[in-house]
Amino acid sequence: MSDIIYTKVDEAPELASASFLPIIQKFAAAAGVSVGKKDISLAGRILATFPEHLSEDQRQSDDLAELGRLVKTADANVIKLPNISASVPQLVSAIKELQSQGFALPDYPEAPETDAEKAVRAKYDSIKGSAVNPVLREGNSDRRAAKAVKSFAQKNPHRMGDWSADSKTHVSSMQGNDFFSNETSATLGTAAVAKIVLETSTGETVLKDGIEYPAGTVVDATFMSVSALKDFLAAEIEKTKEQGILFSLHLKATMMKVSDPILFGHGVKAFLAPVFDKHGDTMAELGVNPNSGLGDLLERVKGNAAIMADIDACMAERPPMYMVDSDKGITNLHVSSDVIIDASMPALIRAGGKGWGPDGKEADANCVIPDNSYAPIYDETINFFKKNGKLDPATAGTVQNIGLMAQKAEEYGSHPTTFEIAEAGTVKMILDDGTVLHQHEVEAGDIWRSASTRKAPIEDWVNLAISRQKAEGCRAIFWLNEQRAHDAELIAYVKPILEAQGVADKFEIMAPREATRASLETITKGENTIAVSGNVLRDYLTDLFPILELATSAKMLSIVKLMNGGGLFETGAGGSAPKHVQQLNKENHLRWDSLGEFCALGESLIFLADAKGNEKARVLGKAVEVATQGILDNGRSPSRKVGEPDNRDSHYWFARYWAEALKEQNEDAELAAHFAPIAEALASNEDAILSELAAVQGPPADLGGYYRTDPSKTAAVMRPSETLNNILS
Ligand SMILES: NC(=O)C1=CN([C@@H]2O[C@H](COP(=O)(O)OP(=O)(O)OC[C@H]3O[C@@H](n4cnc5c(N)ncnc54)[C@H](OP(=O)(O)O)[C@@H]3O)[C@@H](O)[C@H]2O)C=CC1
Ligand SMILES: O=C(O)CCC(=O)C(=O)O
Ligand SMILES: [Mg+2]
Repeated sequence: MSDIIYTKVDEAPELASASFLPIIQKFAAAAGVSVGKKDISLAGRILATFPEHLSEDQRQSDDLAELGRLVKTADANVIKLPNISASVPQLVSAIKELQSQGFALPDYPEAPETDAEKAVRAKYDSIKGSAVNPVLREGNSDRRAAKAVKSFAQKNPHRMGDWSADSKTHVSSMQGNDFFSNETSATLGTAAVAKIVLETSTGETVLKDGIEYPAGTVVDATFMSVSALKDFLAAEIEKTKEQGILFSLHLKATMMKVSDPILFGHGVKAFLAPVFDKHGDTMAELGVNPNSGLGDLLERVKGNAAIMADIDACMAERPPMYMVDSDKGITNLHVSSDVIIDASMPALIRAGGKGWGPDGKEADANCVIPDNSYAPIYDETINFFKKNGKLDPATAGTVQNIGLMAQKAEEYGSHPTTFEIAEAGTVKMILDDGTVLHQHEVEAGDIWRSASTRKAPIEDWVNLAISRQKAEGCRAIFWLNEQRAHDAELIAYVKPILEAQGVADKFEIMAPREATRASLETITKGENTIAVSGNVLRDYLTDLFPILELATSAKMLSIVKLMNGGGLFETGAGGSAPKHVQQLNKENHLRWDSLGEFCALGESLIFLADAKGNEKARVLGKAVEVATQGILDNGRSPSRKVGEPDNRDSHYWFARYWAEALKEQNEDAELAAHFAPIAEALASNEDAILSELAAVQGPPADLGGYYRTDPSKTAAVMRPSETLNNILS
């Protein structure tokens, strides 16, 4: 096993790796550090799952499973880039591409009937959605802006949209009967094995059996009433129209891969309700599944003039939709993976509460977030800016995050225990000693889910919060609502630990709405605070605050201190930015910013030095920090526009600053001597390298694929400077 594992992913970050990884490998080799690569891309995971359909030479090892084992050991040192958490349309399109490349994969069974089809579907579903992160994240999360990054953002404040007090933008959530209000929670005194059953007038169906919980696990159960959801959505569509603003639905269909695509499907059905009422049967025959979104629906019905006419007539009566891409007519309801709440809500808030309408103009929006568990953070943020005006990134302090995430904590681990209920009845969770831990009366179509959080991760999370608060000395808040069932169980863990360690006075405990307000007040004053939160809030807050403070979450330091002693270093807190690939394809410009990779690399090398006593790795790691500072100080980050320096240029500058820092350090003479000629070659060839990089921009770029690109074509596009390649070879 290599000293450091770098992950092969998808889309923009994977393109960036084609340029950056050779630089890392070259530099690390000088210190005797090996950097290997493991494939967690969507295409790679599909291929690894279906060996029986592939020829010997097409087969691929199951790298995710291997990494899943590695992260449970003290040896783990993994740099994880963001990967696609695929929606069904993304999965289907990746399968099509692989088939076209000669891989005889089975089609995705949309409506599996035979056992064989059901087995294929189950395999594909295991690849879908957030399937990688929960496996690798065997530790809790520490996300923050590195000091250099934060002070750069203060010195170079990004543009923010203005808020006006009379903005009509607001958040709408259900009045009750949602996951939040139906939640029940209990902490298990002893280890238990549970089953989940649905009791109906005709008998009992086992939904899930053999769920093992160690002692001390907090087990929650809840459901969303589908009739309440439908009434809510219908009413919000009407209200949006009356208010003359945009309708926008915000969910997390990737991470909540069972519940949220269903909620999204209800959004599509509600918006096109008259069309579904009239043509429901024909649409079902055409294979329409509303959960796959409006984009898929339109594709399937486009040959039916009557349905198309009724869709047009319905849309004309509806409020305008918030658009993902108004030029291409891609709406909020097209694909569930296009409007992921963590990135989409902050972008709208940063723009002053504006979204893009179908006319290509900015407008206020009704942000529909059905469940109340976490919607209040966005509602409160919007109210705060309406009252106080936009945040000033030049003076704002920072909100760091310590997130409870390990061992599939909370909703993150709820995929196997979420069910769309087939028939009215009672769902019960029953323990092996006969105790009925949870029970709910449900109707057909309701979404019932259970989530669990183990004791060891909770204790690790509280201790991580204590050590981070000690290091920062700033305000620290546990974002827990004593009125919410799950949070009340967590508070029962948190308080005694804080008291036992004598630090109860250093922490506050507040419900998400109050914590949002307190945090915004704190950073407005230029002070800092740590948000100690559960897993979903970790996700939401580490996009929300970075996007307000730094313009993007791509620049975040994201460390996962693995519970068994290893390190997982995530790059940034954002995703894989598909828009960036589209731009590269069109005009050979990659605006992806690798600052997240730079931060993760520095941490990984220093972790290697600490873990393995490798002092050369420490020298390399410290030099990475100097190089990262150089990128910021000298404005070498990629530009968004074609013809200007892009991701590849930033890697050249990074390599140069890194080599210069190694040449100039005096802790390791051997490394200094090794890097002196490299630094000189990089500097003296600056003009040649930059002009070779600039020369390729403008025309389209061919990568030979989207989900599985051709390695030599990708290398040709991402490493176009012969001069630079020669220096690195
Ligand atoms: N950890 C992980 O593995 C994660 C994976 N994802 C996956 O990523 C995909 C896209 O998700 P989405 O919700 O659109 O969120 P993204 O974070 O990918 O994109 C939102 C926007 O953030 C900006 N952005 C993000 N990263 C960078 C970067 N390094 N450099 C410059 N700009 C950046 C881009 O803005 P602009 O277009 O203005 O340049 C982008 O359009 C999905 O498949 C999702 O599942 C999402 C989150 C985390
Ligand atoms: O796991 C996922 O699907 C996305 C995770 C994510 O958005 C994050 O960790 O910030
Ligand atoms: Mg996120």
